[in-house]
Amino acid sequence: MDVKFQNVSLAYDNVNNILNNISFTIPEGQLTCLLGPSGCGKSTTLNLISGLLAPTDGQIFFGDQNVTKKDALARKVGMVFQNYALYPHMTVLDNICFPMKMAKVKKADRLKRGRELAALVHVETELSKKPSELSGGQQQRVAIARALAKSPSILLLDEPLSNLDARLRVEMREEIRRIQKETGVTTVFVTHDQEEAIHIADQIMVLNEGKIQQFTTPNRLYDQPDNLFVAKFIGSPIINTIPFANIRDDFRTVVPTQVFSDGTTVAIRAESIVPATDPHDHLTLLPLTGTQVQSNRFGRETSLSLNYGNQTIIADGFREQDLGRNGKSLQFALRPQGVFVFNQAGNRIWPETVATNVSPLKSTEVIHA
Ligand SMILES: Nc1ncnc2c1ncn2[C@@H]1O[C@H](COP(=O)(O)OP(=O)(O)OP(=O)(O)O)[C@@H](O)[C@H]1O
Repeated sequence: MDVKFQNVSLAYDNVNNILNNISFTIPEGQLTCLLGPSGCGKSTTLNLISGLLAPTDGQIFFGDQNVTKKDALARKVGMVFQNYALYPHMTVLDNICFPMKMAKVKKADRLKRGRELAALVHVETELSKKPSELSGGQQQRVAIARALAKSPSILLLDEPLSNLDARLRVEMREEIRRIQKETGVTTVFVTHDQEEAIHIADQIMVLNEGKIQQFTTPNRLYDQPDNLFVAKFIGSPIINTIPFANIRDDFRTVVPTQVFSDGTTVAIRAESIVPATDPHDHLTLLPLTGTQVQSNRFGRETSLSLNYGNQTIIADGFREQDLGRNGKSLQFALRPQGVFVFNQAGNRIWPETVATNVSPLKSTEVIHA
């Protein structure tokens, strides 16, 4: 079932809007991430979807049904939080079956379904254990199975991996992806971790200060950020930024006149900075010159700090043999992708703006395999 927000606002104190007139559609059967820094309104948005919060203004639809006035129970959403919230005195199987017991599903039926769900999340060998006997990852698997036990219309996950260590986080995000694909349940996943979002999502809604910055596929966010906030929030290492005034002349023959006069910031991805003698020979811009500040090699990779336009920028598209000497000038060039110019308001003005999508994406735009 898709989820539609129409001009939704939310003020906790009925005065100051945390979310201000936002509209979007979360497509059916896919995994959508709400991504943004702390306090941007991710949990508020999720709680509006679940029905734990009611909007101050606007309407919310599940499919064709207006659910704005319906509570969490009536909306039949499944929720998973970071702290698992399993019942400590119940076994794994009883935890998973609990929502079905509340719904008065016959015992034989709920035990059968409970075992199926345990197998789906790979805890079928732990059925008689108590939560305290499980690892964090296993507890989160049980929490997901329990959320799925009520056959939810929508599955909502609020930072479900933040209590897990780094390795388990990666393993569990793949597992959530698999479970979502196998069940096909429309899923909304809240995270502040851009890498997590990029790996797990069909599409990502980037929020900042209660406003949608961009809502599209992970690749499109990376390749065509609408604004400087998105360009800096998505990608690691963080995109290089240089005041356009410092390097405007280098771009004179490359950008249209309007961009030449309106541009205030250039942002360049580290991998888009390559040696002037790039063997692939697919450069767009004139050769540029900077000063090599420092270079580091980590196994097969190099990281190069360059001074260009009175700014230190990072390049990771160099091979060791292409490096120069620290303190000496170095010729380099830019790849066509990963170079953007933003105006005073922070909006991308070059390459040309492509209209972004806040409505359901065409299936061809969904890049997840
Ligand atoms: N119950 C509340 N009463 C008043 N203000 C609140 C309440 N809950 C959240 N806020 C405020 O609303 C804003 C958005 O909070 P929200 O929890 O949605 O952000 P978030 O993006 O989920 O942040 P985090 O990643 O830190 O959980 C914040 O400024 C927060 O202080």
